[in-house]
Amino acid sequence: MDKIKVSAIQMDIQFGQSEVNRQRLVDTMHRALKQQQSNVVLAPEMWNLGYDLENALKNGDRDGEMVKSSFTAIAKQYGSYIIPGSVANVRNIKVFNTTYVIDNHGDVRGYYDKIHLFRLMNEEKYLESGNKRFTFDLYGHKAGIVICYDIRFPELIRSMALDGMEVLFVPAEWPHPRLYHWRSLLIARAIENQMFVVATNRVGSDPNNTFFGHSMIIDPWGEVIAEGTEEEEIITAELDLSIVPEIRNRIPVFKDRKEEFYF
Ligand SMILES: NC(=O)CCC(=O)C(=O)O
Repeated sequence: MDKIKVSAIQMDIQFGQSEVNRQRLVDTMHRALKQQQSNVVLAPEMWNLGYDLENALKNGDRDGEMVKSSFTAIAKQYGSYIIPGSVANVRNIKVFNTTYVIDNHGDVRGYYDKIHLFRLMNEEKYLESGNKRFTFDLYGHKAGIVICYDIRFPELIRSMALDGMEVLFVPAEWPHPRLYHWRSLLIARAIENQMFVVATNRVGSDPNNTFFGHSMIIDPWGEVIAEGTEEEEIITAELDLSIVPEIRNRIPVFKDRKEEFYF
């Protein structure tokens, strides 16, 4: 399937209130899927607790049980993929920042643990970093996930593009004053890898930061085809995946790489 309609949910998150946030995301997910009839819906980073990391071991999801029990039936009901953002997720007494992928039959396709932990928001004090990249099949196309700060590491995303990735999904909690970084990095990742980028960022504030939204859907030329404001909203666009090989042929960046000079 070459034409894939994607939606990104840009929502506020209540600090440490997992059940309140879960209920709001479930309601918003139904609304997004009913109104937009999207083939894929993406939610933001760490939506269960926000950055209440001190309590993440006590209050985090348990090996994705809450995420799976909340969203697999919804994915099946609407026949759509759900990438239900990321959550603070406890596995073997360690807390990870984990995103799951649920396919259009309601089956869990796998998960990604955030690799690069963001010191400015104390992630390295409370979280374990992931140790593997994650890509998955999306209606016959290769898609992948990285989380927030990971977009500052072009090597990670390039290696996924070299594996054939055509669409990158990015759940985030990215605060002021770094809107210029957010927009520039996402657009650069799309242009340099000649792929679609779908990124969602939360809005609202927590005790330490104010988050600006500006969720973005970007095409492989780097054109922003949908962008959020600083309010809660759902942004939607149709991705025409047939343009990815066309663009990669027109400017053959992948063929022209000179790997021997890079590391
Ligand atoms: N949650 C995050 O990873 C935030 C990353 C961020 O704000 C940045 O500037 O990088």
